[in-house]
Amino acid sequence: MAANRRFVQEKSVSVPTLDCDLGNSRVKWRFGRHSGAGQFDDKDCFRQIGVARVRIASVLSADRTHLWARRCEQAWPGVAIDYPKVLPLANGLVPAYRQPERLGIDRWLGIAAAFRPGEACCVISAGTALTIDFVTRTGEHLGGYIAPGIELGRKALGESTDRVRSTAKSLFEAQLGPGRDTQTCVEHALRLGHVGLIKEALYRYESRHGPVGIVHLTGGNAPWLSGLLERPTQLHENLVLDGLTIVLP
Ligand SMILES: Nc1ncnc2c1ncn2[C@@H]1O[C@H](COP(=O)(O)OP(=O)(O)O)[C@@H](O)[C@H]1O
Ligand SMILES: CC(C)(COP(=O)(O)O)[C@@H](O)C(=O)NCCC(=O)O
Repeated sequence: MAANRRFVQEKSVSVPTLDCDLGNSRVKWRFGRHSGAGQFDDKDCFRQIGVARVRIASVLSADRTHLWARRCEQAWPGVAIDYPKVLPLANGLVPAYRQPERLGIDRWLGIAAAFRPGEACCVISAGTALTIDFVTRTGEHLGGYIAPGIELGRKALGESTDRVRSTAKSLFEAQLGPGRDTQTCVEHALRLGHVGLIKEALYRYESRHGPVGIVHLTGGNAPWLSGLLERPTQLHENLVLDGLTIVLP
């Protein structure tokens, strides 16, 4: 066991490792001081030099995930590729799902990165989907919520109605008050939907289980959300990539 731990530590220090987060809208990656985000077909990350190991967190189909792995093998022949799994962790963290393999790996890695034993936490990822997860102070994952993200809400309204259209253009100027044209009605509602859902989920959790320490936020829509929740939040550039280093040292 001790020898095994020593090996893991040596591996994490010495092997130049590329971390990849394959999300439904974007691929995010980090390699030492270099990092990036782009579409699935962006080539940027494959221009890195000296990659010996790749850790892949993917919520994409098996086919697209394997395609990504093949691109890695072509870019860095002989590279070791590791995939994280949803399994209980040594610090007491236990997944809520009866079938843990069905829990999104991005959610699990976010929780793994955010959880500190002794402090209940809420982990929110505001990306393609909005996910909200709760973990008790002892590490019991109580499960969470999956809702359509901003872009999905906008798209669904656009596709399923004849007259409601909105574009991403004004998202970052959008407020929470009642809109005065179609665009602001849609954009404000989408934002308010996120804020209201999160606040209600926190209220329900805290009425039953006591206070949550910090609310951890990540994902493309996290920056504007952090200012609207009226409670302490911690904004993380990418909790999924952070979680990879914990689950797959
Ligand atoms: N610069 C940006 N590029 C793409 N999406 C962005 C950007 N800024 C904010 N977003 C929003 O973030 C979402 C994608 O967030 P992200 O965390 O990358 O999602 P995922 O992990 O699901 O791929 C988009 O749906 C969009 O609403
Ligand atoms: C809920 C998600 C679609 C979120 O993906 P994302 O918005 O980060 O691209 C992803 O975590 C997923 O595919 N989960 C599997 C289902 C589940 O977690 O129950």
